[in-house]
Amino acid sequence: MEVVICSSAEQIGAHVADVYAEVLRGDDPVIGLATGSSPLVAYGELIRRHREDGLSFAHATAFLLDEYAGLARSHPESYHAVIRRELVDHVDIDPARVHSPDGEAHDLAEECRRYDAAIEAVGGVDVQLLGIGTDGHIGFNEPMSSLSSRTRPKTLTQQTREDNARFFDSIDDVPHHVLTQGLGTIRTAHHLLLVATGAGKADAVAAAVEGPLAARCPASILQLHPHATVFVDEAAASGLEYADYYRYAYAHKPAWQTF
Ligand SMILES: N[C@@H]1[C@@H](O)[C@H](O)[C@@H](COP(=O)(O)O)O[C@@H]1O
Repeated sequence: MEVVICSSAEQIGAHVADVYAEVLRGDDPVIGLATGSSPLVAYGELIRRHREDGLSFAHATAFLLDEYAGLARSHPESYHAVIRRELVDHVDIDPARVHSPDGEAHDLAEECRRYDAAIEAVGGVDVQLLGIGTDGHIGFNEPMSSLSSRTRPKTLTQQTREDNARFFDSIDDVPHHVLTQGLGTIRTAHHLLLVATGAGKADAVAAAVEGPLAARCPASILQLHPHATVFVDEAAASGLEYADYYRYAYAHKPAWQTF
């Protein structure tokens, strides 16, 4: 795992956009998209590069991490709608190739199996962007999720519902249930990029990066992955015991070595 401590959210966004741009220039790129506030600066930078530098998403296929169960795709806070508003509507990706689990499917368990199979069918995700919840969740894999889990329905913790209530009129409107790529599914992506900013994420980042590999902190599965990069700002890095080492390693990174 490489940990990169950045001076600003903009710097994190530029690093993430560099990695995505490299993947997008390859053949049949498959990009993993995340929702929440953390990826927004990176999406803004990708949109800017599309408009100003001609970065093209025309051949890309995309998979979202998760979706609320029971929320219509037309609901403004469904992740299907959010990712269109934040990225898809502003670049040249084919919206039909931007996939998300259907939270209104009649048989949610079957929908999850279908979703996992669709990811497998394209040979897996090339690069997956991840935010992190204050309890260490990635996607909607709450603490104690199986480290080998596949896409499946999950129940949100009260803390996650409270954290996400800001997107809804009231906490009562935040669904209790979701569909999420499992930790085992996420681990099949070829490159994982986790982004976190702000002191509110410091404990979760410390647990994910330096704590034990444990279901208690789902993001700790990054420790199992052969290619994981963590981009954090100073505040989110404030709980990291080895912060000086990460800075030293980044400062001495050979010019030929990309993320
Ligand atoms: N399902 C999403 C996660 O994918 C996201 O990482 C998390 C943190 O969101 P934020 O970046 O807004 O703090 O929120 C939600 O629960």
